[in-house]
Amino acid sequence: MPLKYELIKKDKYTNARVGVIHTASGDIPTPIFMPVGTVGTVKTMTVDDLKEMGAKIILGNTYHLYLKPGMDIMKKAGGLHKFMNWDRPILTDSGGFQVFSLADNRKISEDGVMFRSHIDGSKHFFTPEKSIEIQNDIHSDIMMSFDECVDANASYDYVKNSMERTLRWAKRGLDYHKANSHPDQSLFGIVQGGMFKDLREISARETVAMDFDGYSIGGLSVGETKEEMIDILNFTTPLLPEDKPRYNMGVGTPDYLFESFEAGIDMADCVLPTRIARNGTALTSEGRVVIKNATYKEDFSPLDPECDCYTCSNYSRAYLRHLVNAKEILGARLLSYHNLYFLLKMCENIREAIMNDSFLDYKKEFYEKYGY
Ligand SMILES: O=c1[nH]cnc2cc3nc(NCc4cccs4)[nH]c3cc12
Repeated sequence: MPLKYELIKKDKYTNARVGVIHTASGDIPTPIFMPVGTVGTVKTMTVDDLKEMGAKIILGNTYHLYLKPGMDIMKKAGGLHKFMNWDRPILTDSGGFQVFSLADNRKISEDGVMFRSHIDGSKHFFTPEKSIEIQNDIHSDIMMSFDECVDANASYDYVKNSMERTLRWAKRGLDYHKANSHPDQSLFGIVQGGMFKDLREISARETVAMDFDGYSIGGLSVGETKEEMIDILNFTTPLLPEDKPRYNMGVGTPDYLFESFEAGIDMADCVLPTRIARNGTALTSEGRVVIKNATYKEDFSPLDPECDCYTCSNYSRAYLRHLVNAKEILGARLLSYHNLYFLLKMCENIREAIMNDSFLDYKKEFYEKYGY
C-alpha cells in the first residue's frame, strides 16, 4: 500500500500540524527533518548513529546513485535499504535537480534531458519514466516526479513553459508509476512556478488534480530572498490538500524550518548540517559556532550546553577545534552527528509544542536564544 498520512493535531494559532506518515518501511512523525544520504550514506554517519539520533527517514539521490554505484549493483543488492543496511523509510529525489545543478552540457527537450556525467563525462538521457524506473530499482519508499527546478531569477515566459512541461512530465511519470512500481511505493508531485503566484496556482491545481500520494514545493531555496521564499511558501502550501504530506525541498537552516512548518509543511531536507560540519561549523542553541575560532582554544565546555547528544556529552569545544584544525576525520564526524541531532531534536520539540498549542512560544524562545 502507498503511504497514508494521519493528521493528529493542528496548532491553534498557525497552520503548523502534527501527523504521522505510515509507510511499509515504518512510521514517520511530522514535522520532520530528513538527513540527506546522497550516494547511500549520510556522510560520516553509520545507520546506528542515525537511529540513535532519532532519524526516521533519509534521502537518496537518483542522479548520484544511477551514476555510482549504478543500477546493476543496486538491483543485485536488492535495493538501497539492503545495500546500506537502513531498514527505515527512504525518500529519493528524481534526478532532475541534480542534472541541472551538477551535470555537464545538458540538453532539455519535451522527451527528457540529455546530460553528461559530472564524474566521467559519459552521456545519459533521463525521462520521467526512466526516473521512476531508477527509483524503483532503489526500492525508494517515497519517490519524486521528474521536474525542472528553474532558478530564482528566470523570466516569466521561461518559468511558464518549464512549469507546463513539468506538469506533462508529472503525468507521464505517474502513469509509468501506476503500471510499474511496487504497491508499497509512493510518488509525490512537485509544484513549480518560480516566484510567480499565478504560475504557482496553476501548477498546484493541476498537480493536485493528478492525485499524488503527497506534494513537494519545488523551485525554492535556489537563491531567492528569504522574503520571497516565505511569500511563495505561504501562498502555495494552502493550495495543497490537508490529508496528504507536504514537503519543502532543500530546507534548511533552523529559521527556514520553523517558517516551513508554520506554513503547514510536514517534511524538509537539506545537506546543510553535514556540509557545514565538514567545514567546522556547528548549529547550537545559542547560534552558529565556528569551532576553528581562537575563542575556543581553551574552552573545555561542551559544544552546546543544552544538548545531550554523544558529541556534547563526551567532548569539549577545545578538542573539537583541535580535530578540525588538524583536519582529523573525527572532527567532521562529531560535528555532523551533533548538527543532525540538533535539527532532529528541534523537530521533536516543535511536534511537542504543536501538541500544546505553543508553537509560536517555542519559536520565539528558540529565535531569541539562537540570535535570530
Ligand atoms: O525544485 C526542486 N525539485 C527537485 N529537487 C529540488 C531540490 C532542492 N534543493 C534546494 N535547495 C537546497 C540546495 C542544495 C544544493 C544546492 S541548493 N532547492 C531544491 C528544489 C528542488
